[in-house]
Amino acid sequence: MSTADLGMCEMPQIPGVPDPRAATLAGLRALADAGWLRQLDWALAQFMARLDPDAAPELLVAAALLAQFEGRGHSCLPVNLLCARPLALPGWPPAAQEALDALLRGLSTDPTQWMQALRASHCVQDAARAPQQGAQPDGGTPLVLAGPPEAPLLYLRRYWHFEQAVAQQLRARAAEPIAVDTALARHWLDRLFDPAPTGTCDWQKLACAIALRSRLAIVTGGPGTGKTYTAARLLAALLAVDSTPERLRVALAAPTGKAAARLRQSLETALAGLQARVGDTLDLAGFATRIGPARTLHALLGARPGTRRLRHHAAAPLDVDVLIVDEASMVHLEMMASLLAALPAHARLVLLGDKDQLASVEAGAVLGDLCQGAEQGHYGAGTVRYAQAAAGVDIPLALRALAVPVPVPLLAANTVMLRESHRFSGPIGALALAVHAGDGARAAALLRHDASGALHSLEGVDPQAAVTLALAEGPAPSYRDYLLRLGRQPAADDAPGHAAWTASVLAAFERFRLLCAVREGPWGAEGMARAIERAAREARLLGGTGQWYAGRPVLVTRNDAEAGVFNGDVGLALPAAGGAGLRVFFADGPSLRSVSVARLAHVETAFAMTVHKAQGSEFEHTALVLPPHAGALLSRELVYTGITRARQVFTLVAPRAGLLAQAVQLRTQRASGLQDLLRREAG
Ligand SMILES: Nc1ncnc2c1ncn2[C@@H]1O[C@H](COP(=O)(O)OP(=O)(O)OP(=O)(O)O)[C@@H](O)[C@H]1O
Repeated sequence: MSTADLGMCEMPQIPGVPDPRAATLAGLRALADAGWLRQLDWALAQFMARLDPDAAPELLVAAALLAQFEGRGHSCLPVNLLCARPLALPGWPPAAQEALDALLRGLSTDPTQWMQALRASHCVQDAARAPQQGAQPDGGTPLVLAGPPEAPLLYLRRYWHFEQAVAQQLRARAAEPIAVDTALARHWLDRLFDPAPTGTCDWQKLACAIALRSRLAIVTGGPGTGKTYTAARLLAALLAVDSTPERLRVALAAPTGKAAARLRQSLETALAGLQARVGDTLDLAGFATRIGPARTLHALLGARPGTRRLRHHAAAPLDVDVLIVDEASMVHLEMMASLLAALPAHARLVLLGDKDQLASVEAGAVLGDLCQGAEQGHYGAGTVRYAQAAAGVDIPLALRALAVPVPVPLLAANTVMLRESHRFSGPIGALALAVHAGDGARAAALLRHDASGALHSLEGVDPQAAVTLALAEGPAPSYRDYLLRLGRQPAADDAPGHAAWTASVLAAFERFRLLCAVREGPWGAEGMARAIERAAREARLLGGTGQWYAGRPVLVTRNDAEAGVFNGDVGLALPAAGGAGLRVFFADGPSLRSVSVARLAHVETAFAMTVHKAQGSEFEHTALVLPPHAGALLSRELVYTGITRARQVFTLVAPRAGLLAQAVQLRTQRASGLQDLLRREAG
């Protein structure tokens, strides 16, 4: 949402608005001027006051806080929370809370009055009473009241629409399983998987069996639990059971270019490795070449510059039978709605991701919502029988749905959680597990007493310690490795040498990353990036001047389909072959692409980046920088995501001891109505 969406470019005073509405608007504006509310939040309240001259002050406050909530990634604002604890809503520092408190003092403390204030306005649609009104995201009232009667939710219309559309599409996809020849499925799954030890459940095989009979399959699991390994076997099994395998159209996508390229490469390697298992009956190598290039979701859907319109939608669907989406935790609500709308009804959608990672920056926590109850399984009797017949898998009793009618996740029969990490078992795995379990004391002890060299902590330090670490010499990789390679550029006429050099500089850069919890301040990504850049110049590891110089690492911050770059892409500015000026080079797996620096308007220097932006990437050595105060941002999910970006070495940098343990106690809960929409009675 932007002020343009509200049809407002500026926020003039409103003449003739009576008290106490004027006082409420003035109070909201003061909060915005102080930087606690966004200008956009206050603008929504002002917009509501214009649209509805009778709007109660409670509605104006609710509108501003709803916009603020949306900016923090929530899809809606729980009205009960608004009534019961309005002061705790935004998670602001004490001074801001006091200002909000002063504003709220004149308003009702009675929840029913808040509800009445919302319902009374013609700007708010009560979806429970008028469910059909306004099917379009931008048509009808700006706000919608929805959710169960006991826990109503206030939405901006767009997000209500996206949630409804996502739930409806997922229900339709989950409604009817695809008919499977269980004997044939069993034959191929037994060939593709080794027999599991007696008494254990092969979750990967179960995931394949479930995906074989579903238009929607969700495979969640922590790092290295074999999501890609499973997807490769699923593709082989789909090819094997398909009646016209030569026509099977598979597409691969991920939210970022890097994650998409990684998926493509891993699947290709895995399919090649499976050839010996399946013999001559299946041409997996040929199949792998027929799979299209992995693309970002934006590129797949045909995003166009400067517009929200996509080339593919319900009336112009994707030409695909199977779509595999990796890093699905990063897919936000609007993107999921667009993706589901563009997918033909017959196509299979396979979502791979880690439900415990940070959700997308934008509103929604779709994978988390879809995976509600994934740990408990909730598999019904039909799924238990099918798993046995098609995969020879015995679903443990503890993960079967109870016979009594209780609400169970609608997507239980479409979801499998992989539970064993095949790559991530050492000290970093143990640390991630402790954080995931909320055991801050154990996490701190692991960091402090690690003797393997995999875990390090610099606590009680100032920001300079992180800068020093980022350029350090030593066994653990730092930026020094790639900076030293910069000076070893081959002769201008040596094209093959130039390509090899570029690849080696990029590979060296990818070995280390400094990640920050926040963007701003001396502990934030922007300040850290500037400090590292300065220090690298002082140490003569970097030459050049100005904005663009050889070795500048950049993070793309806006999609530009024409230039072929997407939000989240990370590359390095390097001299092009033949002395043709600076270009930014991006590595997509083994292949390189480059864009002239003049084409890249929306980039940031990426010597440091936020944990959010690093999702979907892993580095040999990852350093996680925590700031002294980050409020609700410093959460268990953030720390877990940061740690799991490290493959071999993880370093924590924090201004004081105990910050990690403190962060681990705080869980990110995103308000959303999707879980409720995706529940049914088990019988
Ligand atoms: N059942 C298995 N037996 C042997 N090796 C396995 C098995 N499952 C996965 N692996 C191996 O473990 C490693 C991690 O698997 P994979 O990359 O598929 O995990 P992932 O869940 O996709 O990881 P990421 O978190 O990076 O997305 C790979 O080398 C893979 O070959």
